[in-house]
Amino acid sequence: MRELSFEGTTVRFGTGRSALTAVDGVDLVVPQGQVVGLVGESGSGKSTLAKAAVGLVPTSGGEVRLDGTPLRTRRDRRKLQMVFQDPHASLDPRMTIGESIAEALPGRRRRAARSAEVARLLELVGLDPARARSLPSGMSGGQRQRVALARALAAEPEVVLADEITSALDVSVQGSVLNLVRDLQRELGLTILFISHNLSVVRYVSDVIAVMYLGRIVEAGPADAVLSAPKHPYTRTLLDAAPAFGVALDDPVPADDARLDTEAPSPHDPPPGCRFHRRCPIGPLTRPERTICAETDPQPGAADRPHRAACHFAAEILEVPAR
Ligand SMILES: Nc1ncnc2c1ncn2[C@@H]1O[C@H](COP(=O)(O)OP(=O)(O)OP(=O)(O)O)[C@@H](O)[C@H]1O
Repeated sequence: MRELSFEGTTVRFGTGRSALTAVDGVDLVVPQGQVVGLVGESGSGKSTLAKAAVGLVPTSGGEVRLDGTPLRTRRDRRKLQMVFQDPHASLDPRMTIGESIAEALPGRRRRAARSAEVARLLELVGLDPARARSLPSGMSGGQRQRVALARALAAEPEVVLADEITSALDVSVQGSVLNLVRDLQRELGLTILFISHNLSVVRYVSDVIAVMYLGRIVEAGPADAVLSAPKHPYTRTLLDAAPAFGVALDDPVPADDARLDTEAPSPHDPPPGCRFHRRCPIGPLTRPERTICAETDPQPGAADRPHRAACHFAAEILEVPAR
């Protein structure tokens, strides 16, 4: 079993007036062999959560576990690999593609065995093994992102954390990279945390969708349930802004769908009560009698509940059918 779980995971940055809680007590399970899509606006804490799992930022509270065992050391985390948005930054421009991938292979092996493994990995991500001799500068953004995936897979991970891996790509190639993620997950049985601010992207690949807002998971559940019967008004707002369902994977992915009219509040000074109440379409903005939203922090329910949402009026959202 390879299950990644966050349990009250908290990450704070800075001190004094510049202090902020980027990830605030997150409970989330990424089950073995599934893709959990993590969606939310820029600044909601998605990247920080993934970085906390791989040890790139220290946690200030809670645990990150693999199969129930807390991840504390580099050795504990060797089965986790993160892939980032910008393949330029993750590939050394002076190294050939083959060298970059070979560098990530675990253990020592003979030159011929290394080359064979690099060729296998390039094929696995849909690239011609002859590209091993290319430099990153000779490749397109989509090809470079495939190389970044091959490099991550070279380390023989069981959990992959993919952070906005299609966001820097041309809209026309995003679909093929998403297809590749899905194929790799099925073929290798990977457990994947797939991060994107774009709900249209997340829904192509995810078994489970978790929605993050100002450092918290506000809704999580099976992708179908979250998309067809969202329980949180924030998810509902994201869905209403997203293009309709039924878009084929080969169609271009719309650039940006997760936009609200007003700016997200600052994590330096989160609102009291429900963090979404000042933007919420069913909160005190439209129904002043709903003072509870500004006073009491709604609890999302236990992480093992199949579909949970942190909203005092979650039941009401269901009354309006989603598209
Ligand atoms: N190293 C850091 N030091 C201080 N603040 C940070 C640091 N990294 C992130 N933050 C802050 O933490 C909050 C969450 O950032 P994070 O990058 O995790 O969000 P995100 O949802 O991934 O958004 P984006 O897609 O824009 O990266 C933001 O307010 C950000 O400014």
